[in-house]
Amino acid sequence: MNTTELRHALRTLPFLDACARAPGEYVELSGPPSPKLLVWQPDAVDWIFRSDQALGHPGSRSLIPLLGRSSLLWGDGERHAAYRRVLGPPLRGRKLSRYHDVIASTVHDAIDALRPGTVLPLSAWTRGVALRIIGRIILGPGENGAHTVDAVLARFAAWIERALGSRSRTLAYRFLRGRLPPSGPELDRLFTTTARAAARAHPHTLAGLLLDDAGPLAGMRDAELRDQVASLLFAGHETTASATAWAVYWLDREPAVRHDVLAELAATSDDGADSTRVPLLHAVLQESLRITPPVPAAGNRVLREDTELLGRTLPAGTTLAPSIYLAHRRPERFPSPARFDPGRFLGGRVEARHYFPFGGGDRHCLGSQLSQLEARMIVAALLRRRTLRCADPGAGVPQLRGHAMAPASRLRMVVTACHD
Ligand code: HEM
Repeated sequence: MNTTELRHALRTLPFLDACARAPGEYVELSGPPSPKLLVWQPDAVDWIFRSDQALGHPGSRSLIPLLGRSSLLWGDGERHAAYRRVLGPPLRGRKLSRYHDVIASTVHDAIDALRPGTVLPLSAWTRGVALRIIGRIILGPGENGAHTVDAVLARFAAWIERALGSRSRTLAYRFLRGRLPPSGPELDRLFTTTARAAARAHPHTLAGLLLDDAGPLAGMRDAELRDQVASLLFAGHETTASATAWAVYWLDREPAVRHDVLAELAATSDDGADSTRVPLLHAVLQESLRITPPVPAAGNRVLREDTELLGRTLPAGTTLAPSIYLAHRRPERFPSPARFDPGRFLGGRVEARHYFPFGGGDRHCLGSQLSQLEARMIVAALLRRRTLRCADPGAGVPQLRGHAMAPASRLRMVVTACHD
């Protein structure tokens, strides 16, 4: 690892901020024999997403040992396409209404527990809520075979906390021990037995769809199933939790915006599920995803042949990582990029080459609509039912957990009033 890669790994956000004005809007993290470029130049980003089918997707060196070699997050070819055919349709459009009740009940149970005076570690609280929601969507409700879903989720959360809970611990595992702590055979067995029990009892869960005997993934073996359960639980909660925590944080920082969102909520009975009925709340979420993207870089892409891009010839084997964080801070597209301004998103869609919190191309996040639905519903319920104030606004600095960027764990909110 050279010094640029080391700075990128150890001090990711200061490194990215220092790169913001790099000529050409890309930065070379490493040169031959394994060239790697971080890219945010809009035409190049657009080319990468449009060319996805011809590119390789090697995945992340730190996450592969955790989530497994056969994870759909870095699978390629026909098997990857089959995963998208199975999981894509239930996670978008009208089909999402199937998850409305599970989201609403989980959110309201979590808010019931918040009494005036409660001090809330914001990131940990949103992680708990998002994990319970995605856990039920994947593994079904409550009792399931020999173990409750909540028990599996608690074991999963403890493992992820051990591996990714602190950046320095993650790097120490990677560089001193050679890899992150594995989930272990007992938790792996819990993933697969709970998923198979869910598939039998609740065929509409994501486990049920993966294991459908009539579907394109029929006959999946335990090792592959384990990787998908771990991957979906992971991808489906850290990021949504971070997006939600950032939206709550920004609303606390911007009282005028919070006032307008509260007025919007007072004028509708919608619980945040329908984005067209809460356009300002939706724009707040879009702007949070811009200024504090939960995933600062989309997945790595590898060129399979020499390619003219960024005004030079990039050799086959070059890795390209689209930088979400830097694309979202280009002043040419987002004037005064450090200013939180949901108005940027009230005028219509922003082109994907400029704004891609969920990545793009063939790998565009499968949970993008679900996560936005969840975040809107959590924030709407919180604003309606509780008044919260940040205990220490200075603690709202971003912190990396693995690949996700969330408010620092020391950011706490205090519940000052209850409106039930
Ligand atoms: C705000 C919340 C979320 C954010 C910001 C986010 C972001 C991303 C990003 C940046 C990628 C990589 C795309 C690329 O490389 O081009 C991705 C992929 C993925 N996400 Fe999400 N995600 C979120 C929520 C979710 C949820 C709730 C799920 C659960 C269903 C999920 C499942 C996935 C999967 C399965 C992939 C891999 C897609 C593929 O490679 O074909 N994500 N996400």
